[in-house]
Amino acid sequence: MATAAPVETAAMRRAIELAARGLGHTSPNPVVGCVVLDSHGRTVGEGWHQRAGGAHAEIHALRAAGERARGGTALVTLEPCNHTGRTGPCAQALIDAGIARVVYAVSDPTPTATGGAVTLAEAGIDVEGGLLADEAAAGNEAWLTAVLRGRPFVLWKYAATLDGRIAAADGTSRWISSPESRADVHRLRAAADAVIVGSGTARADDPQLGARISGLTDDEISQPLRVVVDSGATAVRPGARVLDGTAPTLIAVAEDADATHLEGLAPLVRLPRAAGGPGLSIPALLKALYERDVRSVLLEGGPTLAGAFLAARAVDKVVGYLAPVLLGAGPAAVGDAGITTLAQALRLDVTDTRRLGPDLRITATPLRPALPEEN
Ligand SMILES: NC(=O)C1=CN([C@@H]2O[C@H](COP(=O)(O)OP(=O)(O)OC[C@H]3O[C@@H](n4cnc5c(N)ncnc54)[C@H](OP(=O)(O)O)[C@@H]3O)[C@@H](O)[C@H]2O)C=CC1
Ligand SMILES: Nc1c(N[C@@H]2O[C@H](COP(=O)(O)O)[C@@H](O)[C@H]2O)[nH]c(=O)[nH]c1=O
Repeated sequence: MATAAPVETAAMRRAIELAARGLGHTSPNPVVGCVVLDSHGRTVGEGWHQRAGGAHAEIHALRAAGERARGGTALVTLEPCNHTGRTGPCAQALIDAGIARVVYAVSDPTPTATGGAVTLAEAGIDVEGGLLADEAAAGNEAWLTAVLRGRPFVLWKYAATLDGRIAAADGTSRWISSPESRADVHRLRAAADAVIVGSGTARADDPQLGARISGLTDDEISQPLRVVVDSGATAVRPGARVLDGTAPTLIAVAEDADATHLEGLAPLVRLPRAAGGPGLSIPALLKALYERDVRSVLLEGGPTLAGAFLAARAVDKVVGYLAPVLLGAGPAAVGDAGITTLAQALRLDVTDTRRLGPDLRITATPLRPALPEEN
């Protein structure tokens, strides 16, 4: 962006930081941050979209700025919205506040909200888009992917030994990764709208699946929806830790499953079985979650369910925690993903590597584009 002043670039970077505070709280909306500079380039207002249904980032920043916004510049991570949803249009609020210039990072791809830039320009405001667009888009990765694909963004996470195993031969798996890695996973849980495990994991581990972050109170942590994919309704029983009431829970069962023992214990969603394979239809599961406003999913395994998601091309990003541990026997990180020969291998692009305590965290994205959803 040739014309943005350094003070504007710095303010946009700050707006991206502010936007991230909304992660896990805003679905089905994006995360958005905004900084208002006065006519001398001084920061006079900051804001971020804190929760769905609440005020947008621009409104918070304009309120903080008050009269000092007049003649100033607003830096926004997403094109200001143009529509009246649960709140009024931000483009009009910026015009009413007397803002002279608006710089945004990423265009709004949703048909209902788009058009804010045009409205602002028609009101005589100097408008520019694209400043730090890649950084801002990365911060909104889940929401932008969900808009594009019409299903939630899926991040598959696993913790494996150096020889690629996620449990020992007897099924024990706690713990393979270090406390530092596990703390990192809890941050991923808090940023996700839903955490998913299969019935095998529910049976073997009786997981709790909530976000637990030391130093933060319960009010400060956004709890994900805990989802168990259990076609026969046999893995989750009264007393299971996912039913502890500390976070919402959803049990996905087959349309014909006998789930009478779960009635009154947890909400159920009935889904069609997978065509030609075990378990439930992955596209139907993702559609059901999308309809419940879930835009980002953390898939926590186990290997059988992860294989099914990969086969359905429904994994957008992979985070593997590799621990310096050897087991020699036990299940591999991923089960059958429908790949039978090397030419079909799912190759990934490593986007980040990081040491976490003794472990190595590898973040990667599949090179092959995800297929459109099918049933
Ligand atoms: N280290 C790590 O990161 C992790 C380790 N683990 C370990 O993994 C082991 C459990 O793995 P696993 O048995 O593979 O369990 P999964 O959690 O992958 O559950 C598999 C089951 O999910 C159900 N399912 C529902 N829909 C589908 C579908 N479309 N495709 C396939 N399965 C589906 C099936 O059961 P049904 O037909 O009954 O619905 C299937 O048997 C445990 O030892 C656990 O400790 C687990 C998670 C993470
Ligand atoms: N074993 C293993 C993991 N296992 C995952 O964590 C779940 C347990 O979650 P909770 O009961 O909430 O603590 C378990 O069911 C499985 O999905 N995760 C990791 O980061 N590292 C590990 O070594």
